Amino acid sequence: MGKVTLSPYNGALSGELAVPGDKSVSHRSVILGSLANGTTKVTNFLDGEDCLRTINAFRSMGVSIKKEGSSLTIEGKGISALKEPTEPLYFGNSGTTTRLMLGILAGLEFFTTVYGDNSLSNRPMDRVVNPLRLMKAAIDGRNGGSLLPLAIRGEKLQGINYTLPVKSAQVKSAILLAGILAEGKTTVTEKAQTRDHTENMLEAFGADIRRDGLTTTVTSSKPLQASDVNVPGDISSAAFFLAAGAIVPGSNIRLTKVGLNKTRTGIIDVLIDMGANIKVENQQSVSGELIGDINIQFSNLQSTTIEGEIIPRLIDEIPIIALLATQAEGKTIIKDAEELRVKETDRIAAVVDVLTKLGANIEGTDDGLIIYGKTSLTGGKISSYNDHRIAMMGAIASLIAKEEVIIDDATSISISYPSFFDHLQSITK
Ligand SMILES: O=C(O)C1=C[C@@H](OP(=O)(O)O)[C@@H](O)[C@H](O)C1
Ligand SMILES: C=C(OP(=O)(O)O)C(=O)O
Repeated sequence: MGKVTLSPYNGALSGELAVPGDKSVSHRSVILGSLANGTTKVTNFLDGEDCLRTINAFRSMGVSIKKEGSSLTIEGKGISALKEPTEPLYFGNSGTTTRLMLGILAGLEFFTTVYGDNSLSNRPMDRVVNPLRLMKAAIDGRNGGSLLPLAIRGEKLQGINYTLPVKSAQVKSAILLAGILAEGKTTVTEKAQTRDHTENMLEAFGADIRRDGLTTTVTSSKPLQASDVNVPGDISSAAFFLAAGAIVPGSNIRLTKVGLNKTRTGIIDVLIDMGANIKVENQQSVSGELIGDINIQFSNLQSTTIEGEIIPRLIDEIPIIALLATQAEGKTIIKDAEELRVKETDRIAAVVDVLTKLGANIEGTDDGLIIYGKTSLTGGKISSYNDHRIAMMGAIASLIAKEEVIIDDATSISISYPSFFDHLQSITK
């Protein structure tokens, strides 16, 4: 896709969109389908680059995964049928693939090496490697095993009892997945609730899993059984159009079949708190996950403070929330979001740079952002930092900018939302 030039837009946004499948659920459907016995059919799978990395990893270990558009048929033959890959596994830009796969590879009794792109090679892996080593995993790599590339000599793992030092669903999931390959019980306790798709799907696939508040325990006693997965629409993708609807005058947009798992709906709570005209309708449960339709209209927004336990429920939405805050009256404060510093890029620095270039009044702090609204946006040349969520935030900002917005490279959008520009076009006049 490369460089994108977006002209100023003067109309309202209207229409209905079904955003693509949830990235987190899509990854997990491939992982559990590949570890299970039997045929798993997945529908509304996210055809984004990150999820394709997870498919390729299991294909390299001998699993038959047929993909037709957004439908998958996974022929699982159980954990013992997985074969040693003959080549290093490439995880591209995908933190979720890397961290969840490390949990599994550590417990499969063969040798693997894994690597990623420049961004992924700078993201911390010790947060997963350390607990896995406590489970007796043999992992080595750059910087003592805290950075990719990593080499994994799979071993029979031992269960552990572990309290997560970081608020991370990827770390939690890596340990739980290792736990279903380990001897004895594995218990993970988190300090704040992070997304629980792994737990939901392990239940659906018949694993021995018990949940008690923020503590989850698994054992290897029950082999996984195939279970079909209908992937909900990704609320993290919907967030860009929720924001667009709220800030572009006259807009009225409906987003259908969006995942509403309460560990992910922080963006809805924030929009309500900022005074947005937002309605959630037609809620129903699909494959163990709540979904529904969301209607959003242009709104007069007020500033807010976002901190504490809500942060993991909206961590990926903070760049687009920062844009929303530029259009809200007053000072918006975002705290406790230090995890943003270790995403695809340092998202605190990237958001400050991009929105400042577009004329916003915004400061970065160690663990968040302070945004002074309401400011009108000018336009200008911005960098996407090769980060899909920064690129999409820039594109949505162009809808309210007075001049052209030029994004240096929007290729990364295909990580999580390949049809983003088509969808954007479909709701403009
Ligand atoms: O488990 C997952 O699918 C994810 C967890 C989050 O990362 P952390 O676990 O690093 O917070 C999130 O930012 C990422 O986009 C997807
Ligand atoms: C942080 C993200 O993904 P990952 O960690 O899987 O690279 C994201 O999609 O915003």
